[in-house]
This record gives sequence, structure tokens and C-alpha cells, in this order.
Amino acid sequence: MDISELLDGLNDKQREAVAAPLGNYLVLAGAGSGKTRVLTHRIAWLIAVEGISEGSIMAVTFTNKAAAEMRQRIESTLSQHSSRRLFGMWVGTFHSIAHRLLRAHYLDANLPQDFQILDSEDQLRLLKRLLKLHNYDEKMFPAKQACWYINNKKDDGLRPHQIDDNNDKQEREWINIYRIYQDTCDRAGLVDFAEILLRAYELFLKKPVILQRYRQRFQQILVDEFQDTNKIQYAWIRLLAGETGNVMIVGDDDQSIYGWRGAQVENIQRFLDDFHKAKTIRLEQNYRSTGNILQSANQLISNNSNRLGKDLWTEGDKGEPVGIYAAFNELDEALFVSSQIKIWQEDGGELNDCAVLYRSNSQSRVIEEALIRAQIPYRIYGGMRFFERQEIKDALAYLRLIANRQDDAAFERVINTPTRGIGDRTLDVLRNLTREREITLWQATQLAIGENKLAGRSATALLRFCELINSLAQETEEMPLFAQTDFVIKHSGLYEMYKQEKGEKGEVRIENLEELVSATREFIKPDDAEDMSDLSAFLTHASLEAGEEQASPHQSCVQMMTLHSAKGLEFPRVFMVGVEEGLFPSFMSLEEPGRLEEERRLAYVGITRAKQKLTICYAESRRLYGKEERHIPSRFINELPQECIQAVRLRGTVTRAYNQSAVGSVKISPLNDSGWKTGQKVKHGKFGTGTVINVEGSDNNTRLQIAFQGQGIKWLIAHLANLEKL
Ligand SMILES: Nc1ncnc2c1ncn2[C@@H]1O[C@H](COP(=O)(O)OP(=O)(O)OP(=O)(O)O)[C@@H](O)[C@H]1O
Ligand SMILES: [Mg+2]
Repeated sequence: MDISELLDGLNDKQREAVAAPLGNYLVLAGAGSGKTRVLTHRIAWLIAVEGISEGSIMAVTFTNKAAAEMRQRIESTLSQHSSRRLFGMWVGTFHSIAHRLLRAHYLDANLPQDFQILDSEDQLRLLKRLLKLHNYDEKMFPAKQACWYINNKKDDGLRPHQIDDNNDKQEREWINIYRIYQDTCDRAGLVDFAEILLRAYELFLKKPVILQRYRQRFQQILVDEFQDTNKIQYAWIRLLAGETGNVMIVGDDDQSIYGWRGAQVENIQRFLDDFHKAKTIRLEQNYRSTGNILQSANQLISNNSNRLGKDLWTEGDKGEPVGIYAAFNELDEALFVSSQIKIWQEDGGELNDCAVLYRSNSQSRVIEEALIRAQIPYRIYGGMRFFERQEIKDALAYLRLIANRQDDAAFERVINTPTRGIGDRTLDVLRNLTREREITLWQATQLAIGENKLAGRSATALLRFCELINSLAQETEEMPLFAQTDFVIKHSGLYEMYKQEKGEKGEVRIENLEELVSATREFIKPDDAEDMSDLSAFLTHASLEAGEEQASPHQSCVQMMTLHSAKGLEFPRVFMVGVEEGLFPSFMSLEEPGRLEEERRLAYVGITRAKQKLTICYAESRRLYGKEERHIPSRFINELPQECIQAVRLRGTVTRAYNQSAVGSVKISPLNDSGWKTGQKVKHGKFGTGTVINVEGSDNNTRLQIAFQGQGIKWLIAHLANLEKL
């Protein structure tokens, strides 16, 4: 093919990266400068010009959606001359690639062939159960913290025996919890998200022959959004690349927003140190946003320290100023957004081109309601995802048990859904058996029945349950996946159960179950899942991929998502809502060094999603988590250049003038009758200084939630805590 075609639509710096000789490269550049575009063209270049076989290329993207897009783009670039599909190339997220490896080498990875993925909610449930079973005090060892502990250790590549307890009793207990949890997962053939990565890493470490094979195969490795890789991902890439691999990473330190989840922006520097003769290429021209938007983003991020430093410029127009809308409250904000979207639509704009971005999922409901009232279709990325809904998880749990009887998480979920008279006492007998004999719940059930450990009625009920699962498996064995799913929903009792649920909620659940059947009907098994059964492939898809997007809507609709999930995307029209002190930046971030800067990077990510028009909203009062609070505009608004922003005033309504002088200090809420207010600085004998972030109850029952510097967040009873107001 004509080489120039591969370089068309690229500037000089981009070309340099795309056409660079084989080697190690860091493409370091700000938002919208074409990093992802460079990566895509580079792959096409490697295949078409360097003559590299597509089977030697691995590309890591941040979402599965991005992976699909990248594959499609490369295919269409290359197929201008010959139509081809890139079967041999591996493109996906770290998780999907690692999962693929584990599937291919399940024996070497010490997993059963039909191992299943445990999502975050299932993980938490399982931990709750295990902590109880092993008599851990819930207050001292909350399940959430256990989850966090375990995932963190795994992200750092550590197994229980590798963790140093420093002679600390508490730490020893956490290590023990990790061990108990891991043993249970291993028996049940379950892997959580962090486990997928760690196990794939260990697979390479423990099986040099396998590592060697993949090293020889994947000579070309490319990673997008590198600033958000964690320790284990970095170690894995390094191991795979070895001395001979060629690695191109692209990233932007200013967009590192997953530090709270273990991502290490230092990996960029580490790459330069570790990879032989790694060369840095910088891109500085932004192609995405108008001048006003870009200048706002640049100025905002200049408030952060320790940046690698980048200048972004654009040849484009200044465009409209960035709008700042001061809403009275969250309802006013939602109404404003929906009315602006209507105007956009009436002016001929596409709904698909509009995005509403928020800091936390809980903000979406009010906006959704306003959109529904205005009859504007929308789609939510993340949030309550389709595959996370209760009824869907129930149905999936039956399917999982059919695929693998040892799946304890699925067993627990459906053993009494719908109710079949199996009480907690019976379950406790089973759970205790799993602990004593180190077996799974399914095995414990067989044992308990076999050894007559249960009262007659319970034994019968359990026996019936096992028969139900076995017969569902048998009867659907030969069916196509959608028929199997439909059959299981109808014959497990789930359908009947939800049919009886009153009102709209029940109807929606039934609709969702039907939607699940359609989802299985439309499901196309990906190329990399050839050796899996349709059912296993679908279950994997449900846990790994589908979280990114709500099922179905085919019409054009407004895109709603958190700022975190907007990374890498772009939209002509963007609304950033809830840009208030205490919400964004969040109160928690104010107390931890480094966190405020991460919040600012998140704001930078948000602003740089916009191509043509950006509006930033804040509400002066907001009801969130059931409490009404007065807010002041975020310091981030204050950090934008005056000449690029403009207060939005609506015709016919009076909006308060946008007042920058009020920006930047801690929000003040009205006094609680106990005399406490949020924002109050306090000193505590043991925990030191902190800020009140929540006030609940009154008089002697007043409870304060306080973010202590370096000590985390605690709830204290106000009149007992002996607090000094500062
Ligand atoms: N040389 C170019 N000429 C015209 N348009 C370009 C050029 N390079 C990139 N673009 C366009 O600019 C936009 C941003 O590109 P891209 O998404 O690759 O940037 P990015 O650096 O990956 O951004 P982010 O940091 O947000 O991930 C895209 O719409 C892309 O098609
Ligand atoms: Mg990108």
C-alpha cells in the first residue's frame, strides 16, 4: 500500500512516532493531541511497512470499547487495499488480555477449566460471609476494608506469605483474612479482577516456557493511557517485553486519575529507566478543543506541581467562552442542562454529541429525571450497569452454577432465591462444613445430605435445589445460548418470583430478564474465545466487558457518565455538573496530600473532553445522600482564565451573578441545632486536626463525620469526643 496514506492526517511529530524505527518509545502528550490516533496508525504502519505479522502485535487499551474501535480503525485503514480482519492481533484491556491468557493456560495457572470471574459486588458479599463465618468483628474488620486490603496487595503483586506483618497483630489478621478468602476462591474456581492480573503475572514468572513463547510471539507491544497502569500491570509488561520486545507507550501525566486505585504515574519515569534506549516523543498540538476550552484546561492544570510539563496549543478558533452556570439547587441545575440540550437539539445538534459528566454516580438520578421529563433519551455509562442489576445477577448466578457447581458466590446468591425454605441454620451448617473440610458449598451440601447432618425438611429442600440445578444443566445442554437462558429464567422460579413483585419495579425486572435473553441472542462469541463454551464466553463478557455500557438503546441519546469513565473520549457539547467545593474537589481529597491534585487532573480530563462547547455548572444548595447542604463554587472554577469564561444568564429568570470572590474556601452549611456545622476545623486528642464533613442527629445524639489529617475519616459522637473547635 501507499505509505503516504498511513501518514496522511498526521503532523510532523505524530509522523515521527508512527514511522519511528523499531524500539522503545514514550509518547508523552496532553489531552486531545492525537496519542490514541498515533497508536492506531503505528500499528497499521508496523503491519504495512515494517512487514510485521499482525500476530506479533499486542495493544492494550483502557476500555474494551476503545479496543474494538482501535481494531476497527486499523482494519479499515489497511483494508483500503485488501479486505482483512486482524485475527492474530491481541487488542484489549489489561484484564481481558490477562484473562485470555489464563483461559489458554488454565492448568498451568492452577485454575479449573470453567473458572469464573467474581465482580466487585460478589467479592464484597463473599468477604462479608467469610468474615462472619470466621468470627471476625465487623467493626474492627469491615468487609469493605478487607476488599480494599486484598485488592491492594494483589495490585502490588503480593500473596499472603509475602506480606510482612511487622509484628502487628491487626496486620496479621488482615493477612489471615486474605488467606481465607483466597483459599475459598481457589476451591470455588473464582478469580476477582485483581486476581486476573496477578495470576497472569505469576503464570509468566512460574512457567518460563510459556513466557518465552509469548515473548517470541509479541515482539510489538503498545499501551494507551499508560499513566494509569498499576504496579502489577507494569511488571507484567516488563516481563513480557524482556530484552527484545519493542514497547510503545502513550500517556499524559496530567490525566492520571486512578491513583486512589493503585495506579502509579511514576511508571512513566520507570519505563524510561527500565527500557533500553527508550526515546520520548512529545506532541503539543491539540486537535480536539476550541481555544477557550484548551486555554481553560491549560491554566487549570498549571496549578499542579510536579508535572512533567507540556504546552498544548491549537490552531483552531477560540470558539465560544466556557459557560458557568450558577444553579439555585440540583433541580435547577438538572432543568438547566435538559433545557440546554433541547436547544442544542432544536438547533440541529445530535444527542449523541452531548455528554453530561459528573463526579459521582449518585448525581445522575436528578439529571435523569429532568431528561425523562423533557423526553430526551439518554444512556448511562457505568453506574448501575445492566449486568449488575439484581434480577440479572440472579439469572446469571443460575447460569454460572450450571457452568460450574463449585461457584460459591453463585450458590449463595440463588440457594434461597426464590425462597425454598432453606433457613440460615441450615446454611450455617453448610458454611461451617466448608470451613472445616475445606470444600465448596456444593460439596458441603452433598456431604451434609450424605451424612445425615440435617433435619429431614432441610435436607429435602437442599436435595431439590441440587436436582433443580442438575436438571437445568442437563435439559439445556444441547440448546443454543439464548434458549438456555430463557429456559433457566423460566424454570428456576425467577420469572414467577419477579412476576409477583408488585408495580412498576416488577415489570421493569421482567423486562430486564427478557432483555438478558435478547443480549444472549445477539451475543457473538469473540475470536479469542473459540475454545470456550458459548455460556462461558457470555459469562465472561458479562463480567469483564459489559460494565462499560448499558444494554441496547439504538437511537441517538445523551451520554451520561462519571468524569472517570470519560477518559479518552470526546464530545462536541459537554456539561460538567456539580462543580462545587466539597463535591468536586471532594471533601475527602482536601485532607490527603496529593488527592487534591488528582481531583484537579480529573477536572482537566473533564474540560478536555469538550470539542466545541463546554458548560460548567454548580448548585448553591444541593440535596445529596438525603441531606441538604449549601455549597460554594469549586476552586477549580476560580482557576480558569477570566477571559475564557462567561456566566450563563437565562432569559426570563433571574440567576445570581457568578461571584468569584466566594470561591476557594471551605463550604459553610447552616448550623445544626447542636451548634455543629460542616467545614468546622477541630482538634482531637488522639487523631489530631481535622475537618467536619458531616453532621447527623441532634443534641446528645449528634454524630460528626470528621476527616482527620493523615488518620482518615471517622464518625464520632459530638458530646463524647472532646473536640476542640479551631
Ligand atoms: N493530525 C491530526 N489532524 C487532524 N485531527 C487530528 C490529528 N491528530 C488527532 N486528531 C483528532 O484529534 C482528536 C483527539 O485525538 P486523540 O483522541 O487521538 O487524542 P489523545 O491524545 O489520545 O487524547 P486523550 O488524551 O484525551 O486520550 C481526535 O478527534 C483525532 O481524530
Ligand atoms: Mg487517547
